[in-house]
Amino acid sequence: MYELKSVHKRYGLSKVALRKIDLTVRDREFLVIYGPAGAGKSTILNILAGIARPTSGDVLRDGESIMHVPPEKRDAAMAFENYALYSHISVGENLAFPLHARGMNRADIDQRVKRISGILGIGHLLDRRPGFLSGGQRQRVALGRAIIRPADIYLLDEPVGHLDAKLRHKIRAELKALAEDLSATVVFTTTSSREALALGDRVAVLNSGRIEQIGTPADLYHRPANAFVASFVGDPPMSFISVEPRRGGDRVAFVTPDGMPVAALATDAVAGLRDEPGSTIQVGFRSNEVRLAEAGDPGTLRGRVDVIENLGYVKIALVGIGSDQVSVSFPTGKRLSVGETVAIAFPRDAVHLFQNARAIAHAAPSA
Ligand SMILES: Nc1ncnc2c1ncn2[C@@H]1O[C@H](COP(=O)(O)OP(=O)(O)OP(=O)(O)O)[C@@H](O)[C@H]1O
Repeated sequence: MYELKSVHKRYGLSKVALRKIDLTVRDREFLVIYGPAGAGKSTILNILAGIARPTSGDVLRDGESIMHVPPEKRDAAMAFENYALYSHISVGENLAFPLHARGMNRADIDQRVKRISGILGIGHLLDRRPGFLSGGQRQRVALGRAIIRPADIYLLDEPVGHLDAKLRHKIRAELKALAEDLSATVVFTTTSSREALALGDRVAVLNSGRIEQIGTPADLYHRPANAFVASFVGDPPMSFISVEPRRGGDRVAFVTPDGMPVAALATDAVAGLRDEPGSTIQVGFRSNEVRLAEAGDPGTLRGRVDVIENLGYVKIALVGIGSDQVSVSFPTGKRLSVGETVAIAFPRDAVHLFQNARAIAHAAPSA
C-alpha cells in the first residue's frame, strides 16, 4: 500500500501543483487519477516514483516513509505519454530491454514480449526501429516497455492518450484484464471521464491540485460530492437548474425562480439543507434521469432546443431553460429540431441537490 500524506508540491516560488493531498493506493487496485490538464496528475506519479520530491508531507510504502528511497530502488514501472524509446534498436529489443536488465532468461523474455506485443497489437512491428513507427505505434511500444516487467507499482501517465478511439477502447480493455491477471497495482492518469469510469476500481478526481472526491465509478457517478465532480464525471455532464426551497409539512419543494416546481423531497432527505439567505441551491440530474414530456405530464419546464448531439444509440438535446441548460436524452427515432420548444418532465423525487456547490442529497427514485 502506498500513501501520500498531506503532500504539498510547489514548483519554484509560486506554482502550487498539489495542495496537501492525502491519497492511498491499495495493493492490487487499479486507481485512476482523473482531472483536467494541469490538475497535478503527473506530479502525483512523479512523487510516487521518487522523481519529484514533495515540498512538504510524506510518502509511505506499507506504513514506512520512502522519502529517502531513490527512484531506482522503488521498483515502480512508469509509462509517460511522451516516452523516449531507444532509436538504435528494434521494437522487440526495446520491449526486451527491461527484462534483460533483470537477468531474465531468453525463453521467458520471448514469451513475455510475445504476450505484451500481442495485447498491444504491435506483434508485427517487432523488427522495426522506433523511427519507422507512427505516434500511436510508438506510444504502444512505450506502454509495452513499461508494463512488460514485474513491478511493485505501475505508474501510467495518459498512456493511451494519442491513440484513435477504436484502439483506445481495445487497449483499455486489454490493459484492465492484464492488470487483473497479474494482480498488479496500477495508478493510471487520464483526462477522459469515460476512461476513468471504465478502468478504475477507484477514481480520484483531481482539480487544481486538490482531490475533490475518491470513490468507485458508481460513487462518483451517482453520488458526486460536489458540483465539480457532478459536471466532470459522466458524459454528458450533469445538468443543473437553480431553485429555491419551499418548506411545507414533511416535504421541501424546490421551485424555479418563476415558481415551477422541479423536485419535492422528504425533509429528512434534505437534512443537510441550511436556511442561508443568498446561498445557491441547484437541482442536478443526468440526461437519462429526465425526459421529453408527453401530453398530460404535470409540472414540466419549457425550453428551447439549442443543440442536438447524436451518439448513435441515443440522441441528446441541450435545452435552454432560463439561464440554465439541461441535457435530455431521447430515442434516435424521434424527430426534433434545433430551435423547437420542448417541455421536460422531471423525476421529482430522484434528483441530486447542491447547496453552494456541495452535494447535500442524492435522492433515489421511490419504488
Ligand atoms: N517542472 C515544473 N516547473 C514548473 N511548473 C510545473 C512543472 N511541472 C508541472 N508544473 C505545473 O504544475 C501543474 C501540475 O502539472 P502536472 O503536469 O502534474 O499536471 P497534469 O494534471 O499531469 O497535466 P497534464 O494532463 O496536462 O499532463 C501545472 O500547472 C504545471 O504547469
